[in-house]
Amino acid sequence: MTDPALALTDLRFAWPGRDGFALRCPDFALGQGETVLLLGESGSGKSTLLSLICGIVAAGPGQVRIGGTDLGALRAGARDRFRAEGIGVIFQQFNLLPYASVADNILLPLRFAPQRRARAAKGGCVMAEVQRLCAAIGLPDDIVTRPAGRLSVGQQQRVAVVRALIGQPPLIVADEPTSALDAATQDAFLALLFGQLRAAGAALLMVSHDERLAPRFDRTVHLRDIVTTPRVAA
Ligand SMILES: Nc1ncnc2c1ncn2[C@@H]1O[C@H](COP(=O)(O)OP(=O)(O)OP(=O)(O)O)[C@@H](O)[C@H]1O
Repeated sequence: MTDPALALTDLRFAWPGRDGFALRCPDFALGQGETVLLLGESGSGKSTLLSLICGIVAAGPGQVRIGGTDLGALRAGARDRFRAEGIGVIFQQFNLLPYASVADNILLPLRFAPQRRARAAKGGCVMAEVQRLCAAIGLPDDIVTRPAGRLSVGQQQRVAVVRALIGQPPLIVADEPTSALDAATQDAFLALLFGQLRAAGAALLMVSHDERLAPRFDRTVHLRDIVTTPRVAA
């Protein structure tokens, strides 16, 4: 049996402070290549859960397994490298470096992930893969040398997707990547994203408020069904 792309077991976390928000996720798994839409009200803890998966905040007790590897069993440095190899992240605000070129932004996660870099360079040089992914997601050829801060919001969104997909990490985590787009642009963007995901065989966990996106995904999950939010620190 193949290990899931992501498995959370009895994961607990509390933001600091006497009345800090706390959450507990007893059991959640995402299969290899599976696409899941994670819905939930504002403030319910969706971004917190993604930050725990991506290691942006350190989890408390419980397990986060990526492709069968328990992150808690790795030392801090090894854990960070493992995450960089295994997870492509699309942030809500894209988190592009505005003065760096599009190419430098896209190549950034590969600095900490030699296996991912080697996969990206497989067809020749890594820049060829940057160009291929940019073209596949509808970005013009000459965009790679431009500073990321001078792009339209839609273009920045696509660059953020290419940065997450490069080197084919088996898991893509996305925090409301379509929130700034109108319905038609959103649809075209998702079609491109899903096309690339299928080509790479990657799994996707995507947070949104918008349940109209559900038909595109293999499964829709409501945060309240996988997470409890105790009043006091978990
Ligand atoms: N850095 C932080 N420090 C302390 N509390 C935080 C921090 N970030 C989020 N929280 C709290 O955690 C709770 C959940 O926030 P989170 O951003 O995870 O929700 P969300 O479901 O992603 O919301 P939205 O849909 O509005 O983005 C909120 O009560 C919020 O105030």
